[in-house]
Order: sequence, then C-alpha cells, then structure tokens
Amino acid sequence: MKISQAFKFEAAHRLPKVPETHRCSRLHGHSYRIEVQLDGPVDPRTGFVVDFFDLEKCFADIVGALDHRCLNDVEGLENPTAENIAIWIWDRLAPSLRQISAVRVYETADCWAEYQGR
Ligand SMILES: Nc1nc2c(c(=O)[nH]1)N=C([C@H](O)[C@H](O)COP(=O)(O)OP(=O)(O)OP(=O)(O)O)CN2
Repeated sequence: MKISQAFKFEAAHRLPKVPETHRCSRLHGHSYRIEVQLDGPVDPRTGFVVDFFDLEKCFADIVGALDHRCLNDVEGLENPTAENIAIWIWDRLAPSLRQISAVRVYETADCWAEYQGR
C-alpha cells in the first residue's frame, strides 16, 4: 500500500553551478511543496501504513531547518537544486521512516524532482 503526505516551506536560493547568465544564478525564492511517499503493509490493528499525524511530526524538524532561510546557507545544501533538496530530505527522513519510498520536491507548480533512494 502506498500513502503520501505533503508539506510546504518558503525559501530563497541561488544555483552556484550554473553560468552567470542563467537567471537562477541570482538569489530568488520559491514556495516549495514536498511530497513524501511511503510503501508498506497496512497494520491490521490500526488500518494505517503510518499515521499521518506521526508523519507530520517527522517533517517538523525539516521545515524548521529550511523554512524562511537561504538554502545555500544550510549545511549539505550548498548547491540547492530540487534534486539535491530531495536527496537531503530523504537522508534525514529515511533513518526513522523505514517505509519511505520517494521524496518529490516541487520547486514550481510545473517542475519537480523525485528521489527514491537512488
Ligand atoms: N533540473 C533542474 N533544473 C533547474 C532547477 C533545478 O532545481 N533542477 N532549478 C532552476 C531554478 O532554480 C528555478 O526552477 C527557476 O525558477 P523559475 O525561473 O521561477 O521557474 P519558472 O520556469 O517556473 O519561471 P517562469 O517565470 O514561470 O517561467 C532551473 N532549472
């Protein structure tokens, strides 16, 4: 069974590896939407794969670390592409969330990057 829960944060970033002529080399902001997908058996007692309320608690530290910040200043996010943000979030959730199967980062409504642990 798959379940998914989303959370959001606002942040600024610039992409240091693109040419100066690329508009994303300049500091700009996004309203990020993150979707975390889990894949696992339904607990017959609770009817849950994982309680959505417990997922919210797992996200709180990540939102605290990223919301209303310049992502380039966050350790491990010196090159804050959507791809690297997805890996960064995965690395922080996976140790305590064994059913995690994907982290999808929407940088805009039209663009996302998804990491599935590889
Ligand atoms: N593979 C990736 N490509 C790009 C990334 C990324 O993280 N991974 N990031 C960027 C820019 O940071 C960002 O997406 C640019 O945002 P923006 O210019 O706001 O995007 P839009 O195309 O939606 O802007 P419009 O003004 O609506 O055209 C670039 N590439």
